[in-house]
Formats: sequence, C-alpha cells, structure tokens
Amino acid sequence: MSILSLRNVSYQYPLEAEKAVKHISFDLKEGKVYGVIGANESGKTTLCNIMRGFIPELYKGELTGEILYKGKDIAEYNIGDLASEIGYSFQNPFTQISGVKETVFEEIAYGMENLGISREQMTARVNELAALFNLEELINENPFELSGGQKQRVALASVTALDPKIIILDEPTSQLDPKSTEDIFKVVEHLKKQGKTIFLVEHKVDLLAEYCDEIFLLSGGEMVMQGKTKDILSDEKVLKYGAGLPQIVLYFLQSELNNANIPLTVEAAYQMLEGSE
Ligand SMILES: Nc1ncnc2c1ncn2[C@@H]1O[C@H](COP(=O)(O)OP(=O)(O)OP(=O)(O)O)[C@@H](O)[C@H]1O
Repeated sequence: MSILSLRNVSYQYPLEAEKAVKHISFDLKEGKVYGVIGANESGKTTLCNIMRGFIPELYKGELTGEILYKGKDIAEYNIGDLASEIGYSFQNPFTQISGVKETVFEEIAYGMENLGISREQMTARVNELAALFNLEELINENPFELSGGQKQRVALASVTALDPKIIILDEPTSQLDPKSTEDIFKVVEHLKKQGKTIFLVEHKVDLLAEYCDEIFLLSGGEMVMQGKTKDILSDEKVLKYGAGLPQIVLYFLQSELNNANIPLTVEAAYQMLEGSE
C-alpha cells in the first residue's frame, strides 16, 4: 500500500525565477527503501522539505500539486504531529542537534518527552537505539563535542526514537568514513526489516545498489528517471544527468561484457561470471 504520494508537485522559492521542483509524482510503498540521486542543486533537499511539510509551513513560496500521507492531504496534519509519522534527518547534523541537552542520552530522549511515555520506557528505548547506532560509549558525552560522524549517528537515533513510519535521510553519510557509512546502511536495512519506509538522498551509488528497492533521479528539479534499482543503476543515461553509477556497472559498460544483464554489485558480478563458466 502507498503510504506517501506526490501528485504533480511543483515548488518555487520566494523571489526565485525558476521552480526548484517541477511536476513530481510518485508513490512510496510501506517497507521499501528509495534511493534519491541527482547532481548538486537538482532539488533533492527541497523535495525532502516538501515531504516533511516544512514547505510551505516554514519556507514560503508557491507550492502546487498534492501531497498525501496515508491518503490525506499533508496540510491537514499538524506539523509537530507529523514528526512522529515522518522522521527527517537533515544533511547537516549540526542543525539537528537540539542544543538544549547536555548528554547524548538526553538528546535521543528529547523528542520522546512530549509523547507521554514513562521514564522506564524512554530509558529502555534510548538504550536500544544507543546499541543500534553504536553510541553506547558516548551516551554521557555532550552532543556538541562529538565528531561530525558521531553527531550524525545521534541525529539519526533521535529521529528513529519517535518511531516514524517514514524516515527521510538527506545525505546521512556525507561526513562519515567508509566503515561508519556501511554502519548507517546496515541501520537502514534494520529499519526496513521493521517495516519502515526509507527515503534516502545519497551519492554513494554502490551502496544504494545494494540496499535500495527503487531509485529516483532528479535533474533540474524534475524526476528524470524512476524505477527499480537494477534498471536505473545499470543505465548509462544516469551519467548524462550528472549522477553516478556503481563501479562495477561502469566496468561492465566499458567492457566487452556489456550486455542486457549488468550486475550492480561485485558479489552479483562474481555470481554471474561463475554461472557463465
Ligand atoms: N532556501 C532557498 N531559497 C532559495 N532557493 C533555494 C533555497 N534552497 C535551495 N534553493 C534552490 O533550489 C534549487 C534546488 O536546491 P536543493 O538544495 O533542493 O538541491 P539538492 O539537490 O539538494 O542540492 P545539493 O546536492 O547541493 O544539496 C537550487 O537551485 C537552489 O539554489
């Protein structure tokens, strides 16, 4: 079933000559992971803000089209209530950290304070999230004194704490090393298994190939390609729009192995080559 639908959505920031998002339509299904790619300034963050209701609530400008959450216009929801339905982790974790809490524990618990749950339940939930996001050793640290990658994990844990149905992640790994990046993707996989719908803006296409069900490609504010991961991330046209393709796909496209069935991951390539021997 579709949990969030956009119908012909366009948006123009105030005083801007051009629309940042143009005629976008899609349906997000429960429990699926969507990877969102596109060159800089193609409209990815703007789209995230529209889906979370920050546009037009916090940013003015002209928004047209329909945004339906569980079949109801998103404007009919209270923006605060939406936080426990649609979680949003910003591109810059500095923006996300509340600034009013002195420990990682309190920071993760912060959003839960208004949900009317007991202190015991809250503590159990924070401990569970600290384990999931590998934050146990940092639990008493001040969030502002952490590294960029650690802050990012705290921000993600805080968003997940509210148990939203949809989680929007805007470039969650941009400040992370390869090991921490892989950890975030493992968390994404874990959240998917819990039935969450994930909308993941990310440039690391090799990992998107492994973890996503579908890919959306934006260019100049338009959705120029959209479909199953294996169809989009093996298509040379993606390069034309300034986005990347997985390393193994680039290799196959340039080699005599180029055929209709390009593998997206190294593992899939091994399996394919073994099968052809
Ligand atoms: N607050 C704003 N006011 C006016 N224009 C904006 C604002 N934020 C973004 N834009 C413009 O909207 C367009 C889309 O930007 P957006 O940040 O959504 O793209 P993006 O794909 O997320 O880029 P990046 O990968 O660099 O984060 C760009 O032309 C940008 O200059």
